[in-house]
This record gives sequence, structure tokens and C-alpha cells, in this order.
Amino acid sequence: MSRWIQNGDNVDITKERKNATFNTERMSAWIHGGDEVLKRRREILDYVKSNPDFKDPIPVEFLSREERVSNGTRKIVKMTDNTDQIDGADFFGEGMYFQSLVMGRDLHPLSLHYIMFLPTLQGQTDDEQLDEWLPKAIARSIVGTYAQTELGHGTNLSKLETTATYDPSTQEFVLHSPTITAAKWWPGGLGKSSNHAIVVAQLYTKGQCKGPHPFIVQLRDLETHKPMKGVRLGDIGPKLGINGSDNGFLLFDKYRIPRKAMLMRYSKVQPDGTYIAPAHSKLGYGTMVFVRSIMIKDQATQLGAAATIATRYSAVRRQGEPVVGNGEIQILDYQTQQYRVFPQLARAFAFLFAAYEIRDLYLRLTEELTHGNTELLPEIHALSSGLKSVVSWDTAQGIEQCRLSCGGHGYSQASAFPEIYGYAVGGCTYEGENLVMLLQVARYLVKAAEETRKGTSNLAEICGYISKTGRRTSSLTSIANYTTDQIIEDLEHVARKQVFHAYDKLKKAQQHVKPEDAWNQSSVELAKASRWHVRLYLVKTFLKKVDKAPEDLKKVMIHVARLYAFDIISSSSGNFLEEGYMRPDQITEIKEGVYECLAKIRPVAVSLVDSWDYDDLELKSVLGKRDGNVYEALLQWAQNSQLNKSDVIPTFEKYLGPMMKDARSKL
Ligand SMILES: CCCCCCCCCCCCCCCCCCCCCCC/C=C/C(=O)SCCNC(=O)CCNC(=O)[C@H](O)C(C)(C)COP(=O)(O)OP(=O)(O)OC[C@H]1O[C@@H](n2cnc3c(N)ncnc32)[C@H](O)[C@@H]1OP(=O)(O)O
Ligand SMILES: Cc1cc2nc3c(=O)[nH]c(=O)nc-3n(C[C@H](O)[C@H](O)[C@H](O)COP(=O)(O)OP(=O)(O)OC[C@H]3O[C@@H](n4cnc5c(N)ncnc54)[C@H](O)[C@@H]3O)c2cc1C
Repeated sequence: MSRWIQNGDNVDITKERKNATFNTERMSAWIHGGDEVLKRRREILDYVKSNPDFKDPIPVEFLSREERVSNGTRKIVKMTDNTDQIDGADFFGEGMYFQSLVMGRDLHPLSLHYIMFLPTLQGQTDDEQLDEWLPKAIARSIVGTYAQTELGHGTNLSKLETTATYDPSTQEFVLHSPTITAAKWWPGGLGKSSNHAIVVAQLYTKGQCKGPHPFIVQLRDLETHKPMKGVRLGDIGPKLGINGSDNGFLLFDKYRIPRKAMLMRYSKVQPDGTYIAPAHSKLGYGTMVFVRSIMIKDQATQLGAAATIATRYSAVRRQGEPVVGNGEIQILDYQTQQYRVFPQLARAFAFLFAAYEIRDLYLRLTEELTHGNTELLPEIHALSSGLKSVVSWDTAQGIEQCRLSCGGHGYSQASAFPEIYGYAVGGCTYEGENLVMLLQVARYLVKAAEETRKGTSNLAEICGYISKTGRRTSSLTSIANYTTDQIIEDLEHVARKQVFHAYDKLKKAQQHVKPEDAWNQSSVELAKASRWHVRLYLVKTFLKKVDKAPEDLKKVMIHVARLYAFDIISSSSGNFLEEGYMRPDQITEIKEGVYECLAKIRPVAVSLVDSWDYDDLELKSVLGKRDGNVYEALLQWAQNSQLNKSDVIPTFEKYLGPMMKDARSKL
């Protein structure tokens, strides 16, 4: 515990830490997967801190876009020069942590190389292609990105316009962008940094279109880095966040690539142009499933950071004097503040624990695929799509709540909230727009409902609740006796009800209108069903994890997990009240449960966020500093402003001075 109590720390935050009823180190180890993982985190942190190459010249918020790209490129090259410092096979753990410490929240010119280019090579190449490309990509003798989205189409892959037409006479594909809307648009690192890309294009062979397929394509000369002839590309300009990344555009003009540039692990084109279809039509979408699954941890980490900043700042900020003459109180003592911040902390935990589950499931899928078994694919596609949507949406809302909870200082970039928000909110869109992904989950749920109605249901565990016969009314008597099983039963009821409500609406509509119209007319309800399905999964996973925790940690975490569940129930009370499943007094009881959880969490809130183990280096927030000395740090932070380089800036001489002088002369 003494780790946090240092001379010179803010006294309020020190007092908070002394109140801890649990050992922060033990909690950190439990959160992150054990003592060994925590030890490795500390080793990686020490290494990063000790390496001057990883330092930013000034906080990145003060850099121009060009400086950010340059600074990020310098750091990521140094970082990937030193991957021997981490277990390269542990991308989800050590890889993500290392990169977060060094790169912060700016994606960089190698982001897509590691997140999508390498995984696509690993997942989609045949043995010969793997031998040719993977060593080069790992060694970084080539740098690649993933170019799929186009100006005119991102979501609807079947309508991508870039074509790859096979020419058997030369055994080449001809890549072409027939229209402006066919321009690839968005890929990270495409604009100025990558010299290769996985390009997703409509495959044409023997006069037939076989749908979108991935190709490995050289975009720039390996020596001069100039675009290859027939390739036009550049940066797409500044964005809401991730401005250290040169997201780019790309057009092809009848650009020829060899037949073996088509990634042929699952689908193939033989020299004569004969097409061999994959075992499952969506195997080519595997990299997106991978990224959706790692995004959950990334989003949890961002929300955890926001909650840490808000909690620490709330412990040191004093405002308002409920008892006049007694001095101002810590804003963390206001119930309204707790109600704003603690549910975000609870969500961050829920998302992190779900991230571990989806990681394990993804590893199982990879293993199964090596044996040609694609059975798990629909389930993982549905779960990763659903989690990605619900988690990134709640993360974005949660970060904003944390920002608001810090008052005016939350609006300053010194807080880190703008960077966190700008970075995280991209997750609502990339790797599949959130609503579209929810509708993918809905397809899965509709099938489960259909099977249940037909009485043929043999549902995967995650959908088991759909075919259960639940209670007609909630069994909740008092919040003190509201057990985990009862909480789950109540959530299952609402999720099941919404699944069948959406299903019945769809079926009814199908009797009157075309299937696509029926789907569209039911889509809001279908998306709601997907959200409930995912929330139920998140609550179950969280409660299950806490149930298995060591007693000393469980005593604390149970309030956090219950807060997560109660917050969901009380903020959607209408769903629980419908058809008298719950009575108003039961909802009142759950609301009281929320307030009780807030009160239980209050004394340990700072220690709980400390347990997330964010170093100041990772948090990059003046408001969230561990030592709590925020005011001194804010004043110091402002000194980095270019505007402070001189007492009088040229705009005075040019505009303000003459304006005032002129006005004075007229008085
Ligand atoms: C070596 C040393 C190592 C050192 C390590 C050093 C570390 C270094 C650095 C580490 C960095 C770490 C950083 C961590 C941070 C990570 C997170 C941040 C990442 C940020 C990067 C952003 C990058 C963004 C990239 C992109 O956005 S790429 C583009 C993504 N695009 C999309 O997602 C498009 C969405 N659209 C679709 O997916 C599909 O088109 C659709 C699903 C919407 C519809 O598809 P389609 O029309 O083809 O299909 P149908 O609707 O007709 O459905 C047919 C059936 O198929 C099912 N289906 C669909 N998709 C899948 C699938 N993927 N799998 C399985 N099944 C699928 C449907 O459900 C239908 O099924 P049914 O018929 O049974 O109902
Ligand atoms: C930060 C960032 C990084 C990115 N990086 C990459 C990258 O590296 N490589 C790459 O290839 N792409 C990348 N993208 C692109 C990204 O994958 C797409 O933007 C995303 O898939 C959404 O597609 P879209 O832009 O076409 O949105 P659209 O599909 O046009 O969505 C617009 C609206 O239409 C709605 N909508 C669309 N289709 C349907 C439907 N069938 N039913 C109901 N509603 C619908 C959506 O819900 C949304 O509200 C990136 C995007 C961002 C923001």
C-alpha cells in the first residue's frame, strides 16, 4: 500500500488510500490475471520509463499533426526494435500494454501493420504465401495495412467496387478502381507510411464475380517509397482522434499483380482461372473478427482510464460547503458524483472480464480452424460483433460522463478526456458500424428464437436462456437477499422477452411485406434484442468472475458487480415493469440497491481505481495524476503552449493593437 503514499502527495488522496479495506496489489493481480502478469507489467513499465527513446518532447496535445505523425513514427520504430522486451506471442496482454505505454492514444503508422496486416497474413495465406510474406512483415522489411473500406462502401462488403480481374494469359490479377467511390478510404498508415496492403477487391475470374477477396499488394517502391505506377494514394486529413495515424486513400489504374498475390488459404484461383470456394463463405472476414475481439479489452482500458481520472480528481477537488463554516467537501462525497462516475468504473470492469472470455473463445476458434472446423464461427461472429457494439457505445457515453464529472478542467486537453474520447469513439464505427453489427447479432438470435418455437432447439450455452421457461414474475423480495441467480433470472426474462418480441414482429411483418422490408420494419426492436443479449452476457460474466474471487476481494467487488447489474435494471425499469414482471416497489428496491452500492464503493473508490494499475505515463492526464497534485500540474502543463513562448504575440501587433488604438483615438 505504501507504494501510493509518498511525501508530497495530496493529503486527500493519501487519506483515501489509507482507507483501503483490501490490498491494492492483490486486487491488481486478480484484475490482470495473476501475480506473474502483474510482475511482467511492472517490468515492461520500468523498461519503457528507463528508455529515453520513448519520451515525447512535449505533451502530444501541443504538437501539430505533422509533428504527431513524425513523433509517433519515431517511437513505434524504436518500440518495435525492442520487441524482445515482451512476449511477442502475447499480443492481447504484453503487446497491447507495451504499445499503450509507448504510443499512448495516438494510433501510428504501424498500427494496422500489427493489428490487421500481420494477422491477415497469418490467417489467410496458404503455406507457400506464409513463408514468403510473414518473415518480411515480422522483420518490418515491408510495412502493410488493411485496405477494405471505400469512399462509397464500408459496411456492405458485397458492393465493394474495386475489382481484381484474373487474366490467365499472364497469370495476373488486374486491380482497378472503376469509379471515384471505389477509392479505398480510411485504412490506417495507408496515406504515407505503408508500402504494402491487404486489398479487399471483387474477384472476377472466367467472367464471373466471386465476391470480395483479400490480395497482398505492393503500393510503393521499396527503395524510393514512391507510389508504384498505376497506384495513387495519400493521407485523408485530420480526424476526430488518432491524428498520429496517416489514414489514407488509394486508387488503382489497371494495376497488375501476380496470381499468387491472392491470399489462398481458403479460396483459390488456379492458373487456368478455375475458382475453388472456401469451406465457409465468411472465412475471409476472419481478421475483422480478431480485431473485434481485441477491441473489447482496448475499450475497457480506455473507460477504466477515464474512470480513474474522474475518481482521483473527485477525491482532490473540493467544491461546495454543505455545512457552512465546515469547509468545502470532496466532490466524491456527493451522491450525484458517485452516481455519475462509479457506474463507469463498474462497466470498465465488466468489459475487461468479458474481454478475457472473448480472447479465450477466439483462441479456441483459431485452434478449431486449423482442423478445418468452422462450427464456432457464427457464435464468435455474433458475440464479438455484439460486444464490440455495446462495449464501444457504453465506453463512449461513459467517458463523456467522466469528463462532465470533472467540470471545467474536464474540457481541457490536460485532463486527457478529449484524447481518450477521440480515440475510443472510433470503435463505434470501425470494424463494422455498431448498429449494423447489432443487426448481425439479431440474425443469430432470430435463428435461436425460431428453433425454440419449433421445439428443435439445441442452442449454444450463450443462447440457452432463449429456450428456458422462466418465471412470470420476479422473485426479488429485498435487495439484501437478491442473489446472483435471481439477478440473472430477471435479466434473462427481459432479454428473452425482447428477443421474442422482435422475432414475432418480424414474423408478422413477413406475412405482409417482402422479407427485406419486414427486416427493416423490425430492425429497431431487433437491435434492442441484441443489446439485451449482450448486456445479459456481460452481467453473467462479471458476476461469475466475482463469485470465484478470493474472499477479501470479493467483499469489495461484489458491490461493483451488483452496481453494474442494478444500474442496467434501474435505468431500463420500463422493460422490467412490463406485464407486471416486476412491481414498482421492486424497482424502488433496486434503486436503493444502486445507492447502497455507491455508498459501499465510496470509501474504497480511489484504491479500486489504483488497482487498475495505470501509471501516470499511461494515463497521460494531469487531472488523474497519482499524487493528486493537480493544480500545480495544470499550471505547469499550460506552460507548454506555443502561445506562451512570448508575452506579446504577433496577433497583437497585427490586429488587436490597431483595433484598440483606433477605438481609443475615436473616444
Ligand atoms: C511479432 C512481434 C509482435 C510484437 C507486438 C508488438 C505490438 C505492436 C502493436 C500492437 C498494437 C495493439 C493495439 C491494440 C489496440 C486495438 C484496437 C484498436 C484498433 C484500431 C484499429 C482500427 C482499424 C480499423 C479497421 C477497419 O475498420 S477494417 C474494415 C472493417 N469493416 C467492417 O467491419 C465491415 C463490416 N461489414 C461486415 O462485416 C459485413 O459486410 C456484414 C457482416 C455487415 C455483412 O456481410 P455480408 O453482406 O457479406 O453478409 P450477410 O449480411 O449477407 O450475411 C451472410 C451470413 O454471414 C454471416 N457473417 C457475416 N460476417 C461474418 C463473419 N465475420 N464470420 C462469420 N459469419 C459472418 C452473417 O451473420 C450471415 O449469417 P446467416 O446467413 O447465418 O444469418
Ligand atoms: C478511425 C477509423 C479507422 C478505420 N480504419 C480502417 C482501416 O484501417 N481499414 C479499412 O478498410 N477501413 C477502416 N475504417 C473504415 C470503417 O471500417 C468503416 O467506416 C466502417 O466499417 C463503417 O462503414 P461506413 O463508413 O461505410 O458506414 P456506413 O455503412 O455508410 O454507415 C452509415 C450509417 O448507415 C447505417 N447503415 C449502413 N448499413 C446499414 C444496414 N444494412 N442496416 C441498417 N443501417 C445501416 C449505419 O448504421 C450508420 O448509421 C476506419 C474507420 C474509422 C472511423
